[in-house]
Amino acid sequence: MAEQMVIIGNHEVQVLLHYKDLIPRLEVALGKFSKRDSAEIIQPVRSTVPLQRYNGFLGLMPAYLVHEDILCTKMVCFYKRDSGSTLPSTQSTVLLFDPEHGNVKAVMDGEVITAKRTAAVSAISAKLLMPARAEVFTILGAGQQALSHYIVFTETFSFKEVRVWSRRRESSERFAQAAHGPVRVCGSAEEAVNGADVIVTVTGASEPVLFGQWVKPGAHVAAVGACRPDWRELDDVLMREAEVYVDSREGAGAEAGDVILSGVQVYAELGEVLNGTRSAHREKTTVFKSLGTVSYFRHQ
Ligand SMILES: NC(=O)C1=CN([C@@H]2O[C@H](COP(=O)(O)OP(=O)(O)OC[C@H]3O[C@@H](n4cnc5c(N)ncnc54)[C@H](O)[C@@H]3O)[C@@H](O)[C@H]2O)C=CC1
Ligand SMILES: O=C([O-])C1=[NH+]CCC1
Repeated sequence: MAEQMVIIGNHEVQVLLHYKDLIPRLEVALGKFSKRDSAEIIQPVRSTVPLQRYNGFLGLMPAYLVHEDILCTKMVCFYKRDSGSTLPSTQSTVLLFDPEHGNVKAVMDGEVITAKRTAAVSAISAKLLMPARAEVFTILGAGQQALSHYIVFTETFSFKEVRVWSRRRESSERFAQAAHGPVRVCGSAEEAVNGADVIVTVTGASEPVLFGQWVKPGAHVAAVGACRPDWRELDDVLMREAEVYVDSREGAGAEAGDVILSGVQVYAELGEVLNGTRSAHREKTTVFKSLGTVSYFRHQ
């Protein structure tokens, strides 16, 4: 008989999901994904349904981890919101199936999963690619991803200075108050990134907010927003100067405006670096273009 379906709400996910478990499990999942071995993991490129009337998209992200026998899908709606909008820009739900019977075993709120998973993968990119003595950490954008990135980056690394910039100063100030540590609120993106060693872009922008001429040579950029083929967060100068890493080559070719429109070649997937089939070059300026693959694991 099929098990009873459980519903796992936001608070419960928050209590259960910890970066200390998430980071190593995501490293394993990214490595498996990059092997492209369908005996291990089946994870097609996200399909998207445009919601033109609402300036948004529904993304469907299924995955089957064969050995672990985990069958899941995330469904995520994401929107381009006007400045001042109070509506959420991302909402998601994760379904866990019984792979043998096909019934849904669990419905999980995806808000915290998305916030923590995305930030944890960016932290993995920084572990692999940021300069050896990284002192200044900058966040462009001051929403939900900004906060999860702040938490995992300051827990994982020791920076001397953390800076934030957002298009509305009051959002940056709210962010700085919510952060558990000193944050310098900057008046412009250029001021925020000047001399920064690690930069995270977590904005809802569809035009570049980060320009290569501002970026210190050797810095690492984790670019998390701009997940549509015609959206940008980074300009061509930065994309062409940097060595470019992605979570999924196929995903980047289909969805990453920063990669597609700049015409650059992707150097490696993070999973290829983790598997040792590509070297990481932390001495170079590096960009990790994140789109969000699903990476599932069984909670112990
Ligand atoms: N790569 C991935 O796996 C994921 C990517 N995302 C993307 O990350 C981005 C941030 O997500 P959230 O923090 O949840 O959104 P949010 O709405 O909570 O925060 C977005 C921030 O970007 C700023 N912003 C919006 N438009 C801007 C513009 N044109 N120029 C400069 N700043 C602008 C907002 O003022 C706000 O500070 C979104 O683009 C979202 O689609 C979200 C989840 C996963
Ligand atoms: O993986 C994810 O949840 C998303 N990627 C782009 C917007 C939301």
